[in-house]
Amino acid sequence: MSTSEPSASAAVVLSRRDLDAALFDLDGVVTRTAQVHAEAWTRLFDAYLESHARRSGGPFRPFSAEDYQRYVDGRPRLDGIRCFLESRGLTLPEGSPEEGPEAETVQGLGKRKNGYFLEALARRGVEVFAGAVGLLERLRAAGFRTAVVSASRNCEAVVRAAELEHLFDARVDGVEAGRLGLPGKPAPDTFLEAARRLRVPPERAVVLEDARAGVQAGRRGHFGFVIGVRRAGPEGSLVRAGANVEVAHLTTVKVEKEIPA
Ligand SMILES: O=P(O)(O)OC[C@H]1O[C@@H](O)[C@H](O)[C@@H](O)[C@@H]1O
Repeated sequence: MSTSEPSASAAVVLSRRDLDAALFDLDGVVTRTAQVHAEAWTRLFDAYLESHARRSGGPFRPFSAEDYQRYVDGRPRLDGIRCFLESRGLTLPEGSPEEGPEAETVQGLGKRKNGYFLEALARRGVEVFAGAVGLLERLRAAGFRTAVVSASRNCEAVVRAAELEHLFDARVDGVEAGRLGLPGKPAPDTFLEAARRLRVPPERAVVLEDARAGVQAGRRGHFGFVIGVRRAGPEGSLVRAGANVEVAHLTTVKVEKEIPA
């Protein structure tokens, strides 16, 4: 890479001299599904907060874009619920995984949100960011190994629907993390597991993330470089979260093949 100082505007060059692998977040980096998640979360929390306000006699303060970016984006589903409720001074019983979407528990709310997400996904389909697909192709042509690292339990289905399986050598998603007992982002463990599967040390891998929690995970894992892909939110927010650089489009990221000795 050509920049080591945190920056919001410098040109980014990923070179095989410095790096062997690229670890891509999915929702909001490769596919346009961060918005689908955000809408499902808004539908869930607004209904919940409104009924809570009615019951308690308190004011109704809707779930905002900032709430999504700060407390929910990038985190595993149930962590997002706990984290956002805590930010409003609210708690719910955990419940059990067998409960249905009607249960007023963390597990119940998680099921409800997933229903809303799948409903919206079926209606809208999975759109990809052409710039991300182009970058993945250029990286692989230059000899980089690539992985998709997502908190989502729907990652495999989204990657398959978008016909992107051939672009990744490894996948570490919400289902895998659950199976292996790995903590989700902002902990670095899912990215570290992906680097391990690619047989690449973290300092030889670049992380590409649109979520603050994901950028923090990249930073905490001591990866070689962290690119913040800012699709939403205030300028500089991903650099402030720990990204080395922030870009608006992945088309601007250049790839350099190693010069043979
Ligand atoms: O509910 P899922 O599909 O397991 O996804 C969990 C999280 O996955 C992340 O990739 C998204 O940024 C979050 O918005 C989402 O909540």
